[in-house]
Order: sequence, then structure tokens, then C-alpha cells
Amino acid sequence: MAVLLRIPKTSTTSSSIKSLSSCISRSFSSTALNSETDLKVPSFLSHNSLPLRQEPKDRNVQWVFLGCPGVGKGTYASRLSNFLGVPHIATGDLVREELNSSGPLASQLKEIVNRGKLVSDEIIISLLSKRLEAGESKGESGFILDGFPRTIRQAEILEGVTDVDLVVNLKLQEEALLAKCLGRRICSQCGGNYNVACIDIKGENGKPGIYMAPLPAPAQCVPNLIQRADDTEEVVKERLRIYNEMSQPVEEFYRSRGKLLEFDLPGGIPESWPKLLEALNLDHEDKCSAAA
Ligand SMILES: Nc1ncnc2c1ncn2[C@@H]1O[C@H](COP(=O)(O)OP(=O)(O)O)[C@@H](O)[C@H]1O
Repeated sequence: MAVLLRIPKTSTTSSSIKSLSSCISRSFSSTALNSETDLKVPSFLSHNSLPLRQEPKDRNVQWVFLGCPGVGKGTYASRLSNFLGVPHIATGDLVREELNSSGPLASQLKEIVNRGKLVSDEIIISLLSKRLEAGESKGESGFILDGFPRTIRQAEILEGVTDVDLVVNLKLQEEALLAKCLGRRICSQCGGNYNVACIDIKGENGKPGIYMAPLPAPAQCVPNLIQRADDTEEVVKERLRIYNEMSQPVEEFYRSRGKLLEFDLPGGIPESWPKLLEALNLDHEDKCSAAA
């Protein structure tokens, strides 16, 4: 039976570790939330042996990327995941895989995503749990989550089952976000992300300008470039509105826990990537400090 409690933070011994995937899905399916602040946690989580709360030094990084649609969460999360050797898990990709499949959720998901709305917490948790389970069986550990959590409820569920070490909040002015979404092109064969937009916003009233060069696709991808169905002006504006309403409170959730690193993108990848590594205390010689 579910009980109302604050989850204590304790580390585990390996024999008591339950898998993160099953904890997330069990935590979700056993909870009924009264409000955004009262989280009913199933009693199995109240035991002293909590799942997956290992000391950061004993495991890979567990990071989250936040930021508006179009900010480049996927680009930077994927680069960091290669750099650190931890899986990059993007819930938007999980949703797109499912909606392109012949599964029972496909048409429902297509309708939600193409209107710029959020998929229900129940569906997202189920897709994420499945992805984590597949990763665990391949021996994956650690994660860089991109696109999750997007609601306070999702953040509370994640907080209930594991420790997030760091949350990177990528920021860019709204004018650039819209242009980046409209300019985004994806290779339908390799999944590569490119951009045809050339963003050149002049600074004014003390606000810095920003220049982001297009990111051209290599010749072999050019015939296969597609646009996401939800990257139209109307849908991007709705996604930005929903981000401000539903996901911005998640920034505050992590800010109040001292986990939020704000990062204003200074430009395109060539300018931003080295600065991001610097902000994360990472450099090419020292990958190990990432986990500290
Ligand atoms: N954590 C989540 N909760 C609810 N819906 C989600 C979540 N992650 C992804 N989605 C759905 O997938 C869509 C695409 O997500 P994503 O690729 O992260 O796009 P973006 O951040 O550019 O809006 C979202 O608009 C939403 O419908």
C-alpha cells in the first residue's frame, strides 16, 4: 500500500539494488498523487535499502539536460554521452520510435506530438522503463537524460528512485529557438541532425547578439533529409508555450536542490561545446572528473 513520506537518501549494497527501470515503473504505477507537493510513494521505497543510490564515485554520471525545444539538448547531450561513455536517453526519440512503429500507441502518439502537446506521464514512464531495462540487460550504467523530466510529477518520480547528480539547463533566446526548429533537418537513414538556418541576431539594449552558422548535412545524407512533423511554426510555438508552463517549474525543482547549472549558449557548436566542457569542469585530457 502507498504511504506518504519523504524519501531518505541512503546508499545501497549491491545485493539490495533493484533495477532503475523496474523502480521507475513500479513507483509510477503504485503512486497516486494528490498534488504537486505530496508524493505518495509505495512502501517498498520506504525501506532502508533504496534502489540505485550509490555514491557518485562508485558509478557513472547521472545527468539531466533541460531546455526549450530547439535549444540543442539532443546535440550536446549526445556529444557528452560519447565523451563520457554513458548512454544518452532522449524521451523524444523513444516517443518517435514508438509512433513510427506499428504498435498500439502509434496513432495516439502521432496525434499528441503533432499538436505539440505532452504525452501522458504514464506512457512516458513506460517507454523510459523499457529503454532502461534494455540498457541494464546490456550492462549500461549511468545516463544523460534528455527531455525527461518535463513535469514536476516526472521529476518527483525520478528523484524517488535515484540520485540525479547534475541538471544542465541550456538557454537561448526565443527568436533563435524558433529559427532552429524550423531549420532542423534529420537524415532518415543515419538519424543525424543538421540545420539549414543561419541565425544572426544583433545585440540590443544590453542583450548580447548571437550568431549560429548553419550545420550542413554531409553529401551522403542530403537525399535523405526530412523535417520533423512537429517542427512547423504553429506547433513549435505551442511546444514553447507548454515548455514554459509545464517544464520551467522543473528548473526551479532542481535549482532549489542545488543541482541546476545554467548555461547560456554563446553561439553555435564551435563556440558552445568548449565553453560547455569548461562549465562542466571537463577537458579532453581529464574525462574522469566528470563523475565527481
Ligand atoms: N518527458 C516527456 N513527457 C511528455 N511528453 C514527452 C516527453 N518527452 C518527449 N515527449 C513528447 O515527445 C515530443 C518530442 O520531444 P523532443 O524530441 O524532446 O522535442 P522538443 O524538446 O524539441 O520539443 C514532445 O513534444 C512530447 O510530445
